[in-house]
Amino acid sequence: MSIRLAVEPLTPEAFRPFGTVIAPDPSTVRMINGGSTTRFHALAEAEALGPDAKVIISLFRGKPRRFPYQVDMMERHPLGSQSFSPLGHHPFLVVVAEDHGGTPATPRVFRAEGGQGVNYRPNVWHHPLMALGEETDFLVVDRDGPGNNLEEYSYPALFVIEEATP
Ligand SMILES: NC(=O)N[C@@H](O)C(=O)O
Ligand code: NI
Repeated sequence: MSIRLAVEPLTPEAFRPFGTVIAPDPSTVRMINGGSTTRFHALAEAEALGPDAKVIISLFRGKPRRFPYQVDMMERHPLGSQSFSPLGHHPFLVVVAEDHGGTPATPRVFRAEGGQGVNYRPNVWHHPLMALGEETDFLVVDRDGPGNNLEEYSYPALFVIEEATP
């Protein structure tokens, strides 16, 4: 028997326990380059912890997930943050969970609209990238360096996302 997960809209307030929503926030605007460019300054902070750690920038090409989708595992990166920003206005799903004594609680599912990205703080439980509808490229800023930066957990119960419209 699977437990059905609701899909919530992604808002900065709802996502605050997990990290930051990366989106054009008017309160961060700095006009630069003689007024030809609008800078949305310091929307999130990339963190790379530990000796010889560095922040890197990658592209992820995510294949769309099919639904109903079973969320049977989560992961986290204890040594660094991880951000996902879709190139082009594509929606995607963000699945995160609070930590309960070293394991993830029931997942929460957020739908990121086109123009929204997310930055997971270090050690935040999340499901690997979930593109919606079509293959989507994402700009990913996270950590590289020595040490184990990946912890995974398999849920004993099965959670299901019934559907998510692209
Ligand atoms: N493995 C990898 O780099 N990606 C995952 O961490 C992810 O969150 O998609
Ligand atoms: Ni990850």
